[in-house]
Amino acid sequence: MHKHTGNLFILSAPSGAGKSSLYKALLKADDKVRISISHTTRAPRAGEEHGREYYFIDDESFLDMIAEDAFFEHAQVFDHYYGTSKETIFGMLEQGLDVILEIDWQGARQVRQLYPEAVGIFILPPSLSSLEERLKKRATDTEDVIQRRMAKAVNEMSHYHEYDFVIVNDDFDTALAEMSSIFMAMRAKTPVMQQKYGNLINDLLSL
Ligand SMILES: Nc1ncnc2c1ncn2[C@@H]1O[C@H](COP(=O)(O)OP(=O)(O)OP(=O)(O)O)[C@@H](O)[C@H]1O
Ligand SMILES: Nc1nc2c(ncn2[C@@H]2O[C@H](COP(=O)(O)O)[C@@H](O)[C@H]2O)c(=O)[nH]1
Repeated sequence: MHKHTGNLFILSAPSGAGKSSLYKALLKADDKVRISISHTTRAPRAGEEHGREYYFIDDESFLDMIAEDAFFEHAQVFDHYYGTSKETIFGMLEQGLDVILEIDWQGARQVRQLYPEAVGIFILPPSLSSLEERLKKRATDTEDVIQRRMAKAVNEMSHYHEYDFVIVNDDFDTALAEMSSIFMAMRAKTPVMQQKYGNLINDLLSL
């Protein structure tokens, strides 16, 4: 058991299911939650900023970081490298913040090995056609990229059962409420409360 009061959450979904929209809404509503900013070798989309959505780096720098053992987990997704640096997450967990890793199923497996207390949440779309429609409406990727992401969607979704919780993102507000309630519930787990309220519990039991 790691001596952290923050919880580590893994959020996975096929591209376009809505995981970024959900975590962004949760971050606005809950000041105890932070997102881990990954490193990637893919090009920024319109509106994305270095250090906000991702740290955008080239292949050589990514390979240097692997050689330096700088990653907590990393994987190749859609022909690009993506990874979570160790530095990014542990400071926040130690401050008692909940940290979200928005990563694919390969990264999720690595995190579970290294950090078994991590809580996995898988987001499913209501249908394959709405997934494709969302990718098209988002208008951030070419038709070719969208088709490659759709082709990988079923493989990503086939790992849903490796996660602790599943949310179907049909109505956005309902999905957000479900996600928020999972965060709340994990904060009230007995080992977490024992760490956080150890003194109070000792006082209450001291008569
Ligand atoms: N419940 C919903 N109903 C309709 N549209 C939605 C819903 N949730 C998200 N969207 C829209 O679907 C599109 C894809 O969402 P988003 O970018 O959050 O997906 P993602 O899973 O993070 O994808 P990626 O892995 O490619 O970054 C966005 O345009 C978003 O506004
Ligand atoms: N294993 C990891 N997967 C990651 C990480 N950051 C993002 N991702 C996953 O990549 C795809 C595509 O993301 P996109 O931003 O290009 O649409 C998606 O499934 C993400 O979850 C990471 O650090 N490690």
